[in-house]
Amino acid sequence: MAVIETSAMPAMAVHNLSRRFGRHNAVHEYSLQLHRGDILGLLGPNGAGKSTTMRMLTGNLAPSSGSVRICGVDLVAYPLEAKRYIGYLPEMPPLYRELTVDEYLRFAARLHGMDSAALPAALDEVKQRCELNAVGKRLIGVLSKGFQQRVALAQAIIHQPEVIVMDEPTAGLDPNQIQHVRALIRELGRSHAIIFSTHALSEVEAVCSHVQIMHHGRLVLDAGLGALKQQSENLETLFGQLTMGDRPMREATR
Ligand SMILES: Nc1ncnc2c1ncn2[C@@H]1O[C@H](COP(=O)(O)OP(=O)(O)OP(=O)(O)O)[C@@H](O)[C@H]1O
Repeated sequence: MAVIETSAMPAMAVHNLSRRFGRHNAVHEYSLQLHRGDILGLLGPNGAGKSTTMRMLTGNLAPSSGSVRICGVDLVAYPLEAKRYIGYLPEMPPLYRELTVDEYLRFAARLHGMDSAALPAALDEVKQRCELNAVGKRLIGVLSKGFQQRVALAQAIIHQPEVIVMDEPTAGLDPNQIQHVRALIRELGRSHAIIFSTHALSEVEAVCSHVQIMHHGRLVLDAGLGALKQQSENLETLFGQLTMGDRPMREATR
């Protein structure tokens, strides 16, 4: 299917995405427009629906209703084509502990449909970016949690996707590793569209251009960080106000 890209076309366009589990509305009418250069932080209390949303955005969970278009391609109708534009770091990355880092990243590149001729250069670049050069020949199973997270991130970006989706990319890392992953997200954000979930409000303030807060499966805030700053809004205060009890969505300030 041919897709004509224009600079105005969002890298990811999501319309009224919903997912029910039985009678439970895990995500209700979630919408989003993400452009290259946007870094969106998705916040919400435990069980708010963040992981469910990310799994739908990446084609890993079928929505009950609504649509996701990646670079203009409908994710439900053309999953293989749409997924080529996506890099996904799930909450529990599927790392193969018995493979070396190089073997695993080659495998991931092939899964993403990468041409084998392009693979050596892509492998070098991603190892450089994720600071994995020293561990290419080591088994993933013997690496520290921080290195394993870098490998998981590397598999998500090796094919240079337009859109990068990360579920709690800094969870469980030490402060130095957190700084490294945040710097990497900032750098990737210059040339990609990024959405990631986190529980760290300071992370959103440090890294993101936009923020969404989800509560009971619904968006209660969708705003630009710049607009919030201009209005002297404090993210921690807002989060507390918007995620206690049932509140209507706040006026968008994007
Ligand atoms: N496969 C499933 N079957 C039934 N319910 C599910 C399933 N997956 C998620 N849920 C429910 O959907 C809701 C949203 O869960 P989700 O994992 O998306 O939240 P979250 O915001 O990512 O939480 P956390 O911050 O704790 O990771 C929860 O009530 C959860 O129990």
